[in-house]
Amino acid sequence: MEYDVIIPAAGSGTRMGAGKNKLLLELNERPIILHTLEVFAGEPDCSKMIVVIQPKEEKIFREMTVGSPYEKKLAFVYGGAERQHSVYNGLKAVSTGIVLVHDGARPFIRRPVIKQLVSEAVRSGAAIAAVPVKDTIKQAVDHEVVQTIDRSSLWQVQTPQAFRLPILQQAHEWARAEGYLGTDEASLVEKKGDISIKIIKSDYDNIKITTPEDLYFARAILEKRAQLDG
Ligand SMILES: Nc1ccn([C@@H]2O[C@H](COP(=O)(O)OP(=O)(O)OP(=O)(O)O)[C@@H](O)[C@H]2O)c(=O)n1
Ligand SMILES: C[C@](O)(CO)[C@H](O)COP(=O)(O)O
Repeated sequence: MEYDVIIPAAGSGTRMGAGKNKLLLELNERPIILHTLEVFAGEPDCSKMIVVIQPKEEKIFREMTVGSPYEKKLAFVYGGAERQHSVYNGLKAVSTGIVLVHDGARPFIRRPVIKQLVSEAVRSGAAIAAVPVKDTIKQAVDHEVVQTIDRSSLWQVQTPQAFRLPILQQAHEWARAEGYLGTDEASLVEKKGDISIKIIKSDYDNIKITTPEDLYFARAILEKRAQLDG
């Protein structure tokens, strides 16, 4: 089943502390964002990669991708103040019945997980990548423990998140009308309350590169995968 993928890439990388968009930082001598694009570029069912960027970075993003084998698969749209606004803007460029949203900051997503998400979204309407929580999770207020959350039903949610297009469009329009801000697409769909969202078990190394130590993890993941790919 054909799908478009929205790739939010318009953040500022504040937590990375690099003084620039972290997706422009290099991993094995190539900007992080190119690693992410190359995953979907190789997916025959992915018809368009809608890369959401900051207007001031349009030149650098176009220069990075011009002449690439997947240049014709790319569309650039401008982002907004929050990740949710960026995704909303990306939605306007979607022209397929299934849409995926995948953080540009997650370059290690594997194709079998993408395929399972798309199949589930076709079947039931909504599916998200996640991994079971490994640590004990506690709620605290002012650094004082309030309670321990039973982790047997807890998942650490990632992207891609896959939806039938009308489901995501309606959820974003609802959130816009309500002024609701969520940290992922599924939280908006959940609020609408009328759709069951399935979890597809993903990989622990589908990390979101967010803080400086994630760059060490990222290099180790690349090294391990190079070994596995022989
Ligand atoms: N207004 C925004 C904010 C984030 N993103 C994108 O959403 C993804 C996940 O966001 P996050 O990891 O938080 O990236 P940043 O917002 O850049 O990081 P920070 O919160 O540390 O500034 C990233 O690929 C980021 O580029 C976006 O497109 N538009
Ligand atoms: C969408 C997400 O990657 C799921 O874990 C996460 O919520 C993004 O959070 P961020 O603070 O915008 O990076």
